[in-house]
Amino acid sequence: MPMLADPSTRYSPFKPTPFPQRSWPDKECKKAPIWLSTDLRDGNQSLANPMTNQQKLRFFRHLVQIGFKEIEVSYPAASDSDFNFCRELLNGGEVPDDVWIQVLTPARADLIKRTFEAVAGLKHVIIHMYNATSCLFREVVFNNNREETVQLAETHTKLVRELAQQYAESHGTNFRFEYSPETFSQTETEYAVEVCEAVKKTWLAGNKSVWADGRNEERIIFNLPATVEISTPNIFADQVERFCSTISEREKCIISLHTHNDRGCAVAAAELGVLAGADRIEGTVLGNGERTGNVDLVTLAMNLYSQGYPPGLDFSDIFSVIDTVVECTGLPIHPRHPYAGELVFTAFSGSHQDAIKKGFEAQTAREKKGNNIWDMPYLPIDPADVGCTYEAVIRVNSQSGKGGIAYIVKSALALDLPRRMQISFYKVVQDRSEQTGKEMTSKDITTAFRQSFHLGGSIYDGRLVLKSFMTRDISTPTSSAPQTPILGPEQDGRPLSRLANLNLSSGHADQSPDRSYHEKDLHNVPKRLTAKILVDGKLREISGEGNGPLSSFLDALHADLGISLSIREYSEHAVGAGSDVKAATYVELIPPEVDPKDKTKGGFWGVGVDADITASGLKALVSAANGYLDGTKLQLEH
Ligand SMILES: CC(=O)SCCNC(=O)CCNC(=O)[C@H](O)C(C)(C)COP(=O)(O)OP(=O)(O)OC[C@H]1O[C@@H](n2cnc3c(N)ncnc32)[C@H](O)[C@@H]1OP(=O)(O)O
Ligand SMILES: CC(C)C(=O)C(=O)O
Ligand SMILES: [Mg+2]
Repeated sequence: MPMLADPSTRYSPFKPTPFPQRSWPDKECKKAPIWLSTDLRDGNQSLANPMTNQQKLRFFRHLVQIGFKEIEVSYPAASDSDFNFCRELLNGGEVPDDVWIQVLTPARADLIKRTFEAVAGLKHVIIHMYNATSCLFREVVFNNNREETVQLAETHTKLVRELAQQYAESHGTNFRFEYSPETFSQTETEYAVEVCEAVKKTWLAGNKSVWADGRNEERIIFNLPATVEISTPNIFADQVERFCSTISEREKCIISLHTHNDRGCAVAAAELGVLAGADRIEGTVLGNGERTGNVDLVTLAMNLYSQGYPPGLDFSDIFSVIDTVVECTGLPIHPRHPYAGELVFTAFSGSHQDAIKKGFEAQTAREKKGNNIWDMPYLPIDPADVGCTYEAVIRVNSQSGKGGIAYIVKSALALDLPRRMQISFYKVVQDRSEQTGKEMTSKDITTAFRQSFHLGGSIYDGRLVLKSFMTRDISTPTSSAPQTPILGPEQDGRPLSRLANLNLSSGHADQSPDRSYHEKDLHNVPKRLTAKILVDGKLREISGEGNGPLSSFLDALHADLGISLSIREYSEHAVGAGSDVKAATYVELIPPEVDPKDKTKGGFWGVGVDADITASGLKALVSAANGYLDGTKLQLEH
């Protein structure tokens, strides 16, 4: 069996310089940094098939829309298309006045000159020059010692300054300068400071303004890259704080971070780096970039947002962002990608679903009282804040529980099932999902619900179908019976206050127009009920008596069809509001042999929905009676 080589013979640990004076662990970040998107440069240079300029333009426009004010658009000396992209931005008038275009160049004279040609005429430009400063690069790549490396940076900063002065005057551009000691996190920090001091001194020594209007933006951007992430984020934060506290004229520097994700900690490194004193972050939207990518600016921005601080970038329509990124880079987004992945707001597992369902109920109650603070189990942000719907929040498979299933029934059908009915229906769903081994979609669940409870149209009909009914008070046989306040059925007796405006007199159970009966239901007045029902497809009239319509109907089922059932549990609620309000009624029926007190056994649940409360209750009885008949071969008396 192959074994990993002894790592101590292959790798040596990064040796951090002790920095006991660090203060960043006690800091908090309450404000967005300056953001720079390098999607079109660092992101683009990492693609097997770099973006076309058309794709880059689409991406650029979206970056502007999101709110980026600094966008690195290319490495103009790399290719004609990189060069031309800058020209296209200019000629197309694509750059808003408040947006700075950043371009990257190495510290090489010919390439710096080409870079200036590319941006000539743009209004606001950041020239970004880099050279690697770490020992490995000094020795292996450049064959330069420390002094020569400083000199390389100094000489080319001087050239950038001169060209910036010239182009500001000749082409009306305002320039700023960014210098990156590439491989900063692998560079001895005091040496990185030494190089940057030399660069700053050279830049600030320029004798003419680099702004077209003669003003001078004094501040220089020092961008500190974790070109390759080689240590833990706390070590990076120490390096950043050391840099920030050692560099002279700190007020003349904007400290920028540029973290890569080789160890998977780019976000953490950038966040701790900000605590350590950085002002600005370079990264990409959704984290494309060399190797494991650049730091993801969606995650950073939404992390801030979820702490209650404005991020300064608008990701409220995350789907359009995803579309742009995927279509321009050709790379997919991982379904678990923070804030953006298809599954990041989804719970499959039962206990998560239960907690989320309860959380939503509590959240709704809080919001009704004017408190909108999001406080939800398992969901760090409201999915709606990034433009997601709640549909994806709960999805059902064999790991799911009753709470999640009830949530879907409530979302899809507006039915708030009583707890024990949830348990009963959960078993149905669990069986089906275990049989298929697959996720049950919302449609699968609502179909299963309708089938189980014979609800919602003739395709779901059971052996009994209620067609119409009439009730009559036994003591007051005329239709001019006195009207009394409407209360729930006699088994429960709770008032249906939200349904008080329902027309409770319609004795009609389906959409067919048989509206011949208009009598008022009276609480605690003995009733006689006559109903027309289909029994195994044959129309029958049944009748019975009781203390109200439900008990009368059960009496009729017993007397005329030999179905003997009684109510063990009953509840109802309103569905909808205003003139569209309906009643949803839930009943659990039990046959005589079942102990009504042993609620773990023997019940048949039913549900009915109707604008008429009596019809809703009767439909629920029929639904439950059908459930009972589904499990029996009972011959119904004809
Ligand atoms: C960490 C980053 O992301 S840095 C940005 C990386 N991005 C890119 O490289 C994409 C664009 N680059 C390119 O298209 C090409 O490298 C070009 C067109 C710029 C240059 O191409 P070439 O002239 O063929 O040089 P090539 O890249 O092969 O070699 C690099 C040379 O530049 C030197 N060099 C590399 N980086 C720098 C730098 N930042 N400053 C100065 N010199 C540098 C190397 O030491 C090497 O010198 P040598 O030829 O004397 O050994
Ligand atoms: C050019 C620099 C900033 C870079 O991309 C890096 O070091 O990762
Ligand atoms: Mg990079």
